[in-house]
Amino acid sequence: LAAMNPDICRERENATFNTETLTNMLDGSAEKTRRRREIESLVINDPDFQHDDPNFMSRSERYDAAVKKSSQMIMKLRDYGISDPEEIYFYKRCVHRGFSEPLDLHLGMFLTTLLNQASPTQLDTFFTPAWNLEIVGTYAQTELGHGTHIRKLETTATYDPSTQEFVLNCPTVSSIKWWPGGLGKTSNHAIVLAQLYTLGKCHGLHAFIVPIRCMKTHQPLPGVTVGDIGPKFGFEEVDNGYLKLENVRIPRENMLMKYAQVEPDGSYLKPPSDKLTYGTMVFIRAMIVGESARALSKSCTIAIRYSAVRHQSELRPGEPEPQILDYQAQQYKLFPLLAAAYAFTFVGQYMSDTYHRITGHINQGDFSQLPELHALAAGLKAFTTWTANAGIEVCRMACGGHGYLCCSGLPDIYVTFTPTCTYEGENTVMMLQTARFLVKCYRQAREGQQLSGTVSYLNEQQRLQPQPVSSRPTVVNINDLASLVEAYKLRAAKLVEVAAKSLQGELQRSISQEDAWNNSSIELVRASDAHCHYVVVELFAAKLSEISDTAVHSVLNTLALLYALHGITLNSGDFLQAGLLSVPQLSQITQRIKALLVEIRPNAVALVDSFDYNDEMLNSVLGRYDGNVYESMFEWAKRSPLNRTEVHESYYKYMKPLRSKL
Ligand SMILES: CCCCCCCCCCCCCCCCCCC/C=C/C(=O)SCCNC(=O)CCNC(=O)[C@H](O)C(C)(C)COP(=O)(O)OP(=O)(O)OC[C@H]1O[C@@H](n2cnc3c(N)ncnc32)[C@H](O)[C@@H]1OP(=O)(O)O
Ligand SMILES: Cc1cc2nc3c(=O)[nH]c(=O)nc-3n(C[C@H](O)[C@H](O)[C@H](O)COP(=O)(O)OP(=O)(O)OC[C@H]3O[C@@H](n4cnc5c(N)ncnc54)[C@H](O)[C@@H]3O)c2cc1C
Repeated sequence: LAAMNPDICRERENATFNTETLTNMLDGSAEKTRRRREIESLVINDPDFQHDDPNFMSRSERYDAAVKKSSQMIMKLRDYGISDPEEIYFYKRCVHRGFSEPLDLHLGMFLTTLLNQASPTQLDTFFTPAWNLEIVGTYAQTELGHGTHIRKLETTATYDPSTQEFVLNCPTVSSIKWWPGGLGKTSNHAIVLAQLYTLGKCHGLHAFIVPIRCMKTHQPLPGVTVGDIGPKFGFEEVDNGYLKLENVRIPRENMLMKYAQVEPDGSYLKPPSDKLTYGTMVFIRAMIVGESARALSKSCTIAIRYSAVRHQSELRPGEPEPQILDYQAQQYKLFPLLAAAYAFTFVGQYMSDTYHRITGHINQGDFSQLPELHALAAGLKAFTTWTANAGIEVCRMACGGHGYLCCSGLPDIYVTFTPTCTYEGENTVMMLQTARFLVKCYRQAREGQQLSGTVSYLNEQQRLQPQPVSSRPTVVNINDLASLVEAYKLRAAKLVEVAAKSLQGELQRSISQEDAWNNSSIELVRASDAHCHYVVVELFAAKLSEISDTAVHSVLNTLALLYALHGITLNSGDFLQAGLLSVPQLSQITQRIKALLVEIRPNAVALVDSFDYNDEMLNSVLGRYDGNVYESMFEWAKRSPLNRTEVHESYYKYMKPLRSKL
């Protein structure tokens, strides 16, 4: 065993808190940490899951290896009796080393849609075969022509009462289903979102279970044209696919009928809310918030550990080259991202709890909190993925040239994560959905309704209203987290008001509602962004009150302050304009941030260690726990396919003949 790099050893010795305590807190309890590690070690020690480096494989090989692993994974989950969704997720992430995989849509969207939208009889018919992987499904909603505006999807499902079947058609090129993961080669069924026609009337989008491949031969069924959409920016293990349906008949029982129903004679029974069809998207959006935390915390782990062992340049003439983590500029790049990774971890936990709490109510027939759940999931998905996406790239560049190597792990994290800004609702569109909710709440509050939940601060707008900015006292105490939360809250209230007033102003110029909305989009997106930022800061602060260990509390308090103050500097115009901050305070904040960087510095490595990514999961030579970066980078390079022979065949084919001609 190679010795641990001395720099990284020293970092760990200097930490002021116990990393295990913090890891337990992040997992939820010591028992949860123990169980997660147990599950991870089942995978890591399993010879079937030894990891071949995907960087040295073709796309087809990568898909093949992923399907092999997924199939083995399903058998082993059953053998080990792992059936809790969270535990399946740990196991799955470890098997695929964080890459997306061909069964993601089956596990994440097909099964979830069945659970949430199938009637009890349909669950009996479809769930067990799907759980046992006889039925392998995907979620086919997006078409070539439309991903965002799903009311305009063109695929049709027309009920034929004479046979009690639906007839599915993709009547135009733009109606071909495009993108669904696992559709290209893996799935034999798809949940297809289509416009329902019955008795000559269109009732909008509904979900249908459509067999697409023969259960015996896996050949496409009659009327089904299906395949892979080709190479992408990443997602190489995933066979995102296309699907064209031509007069494909399915039994009436294949329309998901927990809420909306079509009777045998073709009569239609409305659902209690037509947005229930969109429920699976809300689930995945809520999940993506936690994914933002994971992608960012992995990237920070790599960049911070590497920065602790990398020495470069001179701080003081004649002295040894410092660790690059000692440069203030490097700390300023990485520590706010580290703080964001912690913030998003807590927000991810909150989003998951909130999703389960409100879906519990929905299952009891109470739909009252659905709008807030949708607005929160949409906004926080967009807010956290945008920050994490940009942050991964900052981490990569903070590793200098070596960050550009695939073995740093950062390019894979980026290409796997970046589509979260687009899928499950393009981020700007999601922010506009949140804004729609905020503006509605703002108007309700102005009419005197009492709001609850994350928007309750809008109740206070009357109090804020009449004061001119110049006469308002500056409210921020930059050393007090509660005061910073208040400032974020007031900024959000102000920006929601600005957006609502912009809409009002546009309407007074006698523009239509829709044009007024479009002409206010910039203000609307900013209002949502401010609302989400407030929610994140508020949740981070609230988490601190749950921490009893004083050393952990202290270090997280420092991170929370950094997160809040750094966010103010990035959006200082808003805080100044709203009169929440004075210009002198802005330079005090810069000084305070510098002091916080110094406070965090001795704990930086311990803070990333606490995320507890083992080396197999991190898959990065730069982020190795032992810090032995250069040795393993050299070993990795030697394995490059170009190095299989000393002289590459191209030399004999092209260079040598060329030389003889010159
Ligand atoms: C035990 C079982 C499980 C076991 C196994 C577990 C193991 C765990 C392993 C899990 C592995 C997981 C891996 C997961 C990986 C996932 C990969 C994902 C890959 C990507 C997939 C996709 O992208 S799928 C396609 C996603 N598409 C979209 O998101 C489309 C975006 N567009 C829309 O959502 C909408 O069209 C819209 C939001 C743009 C709406 O537009 P618009 O307002 O014009 O139209 P509407 O008339 O429809 O809306 C009016 C009204 O409704 C409100 N509303 C809109 N959406 C919703 C909603 N979703 N919920 C509630 N309400 C909604 C809207 O705000 C309006 O309200 P008003 O009151 O009128 O204001
Ligand atoms: C890797 C990956 C996997 C996917 N997997 C699946 C899957 O399994 N199943 C599935 O059904 N789909 C899947 N999708 C499709 C995905 O859900 C859509 O791409 C996504 O919803 C965005 O829709 P779009 O592509 O139509 O973008 P567009 O809506 O065309 O967006 C293009 C631009 O237009 C802007 N825009 C659009 N509408 C508005 C508006 N109303 N106001 C302001 N700006 C607007 C957007 O902000 C964006 O800048 C996947 C996509 C990717 C990249």
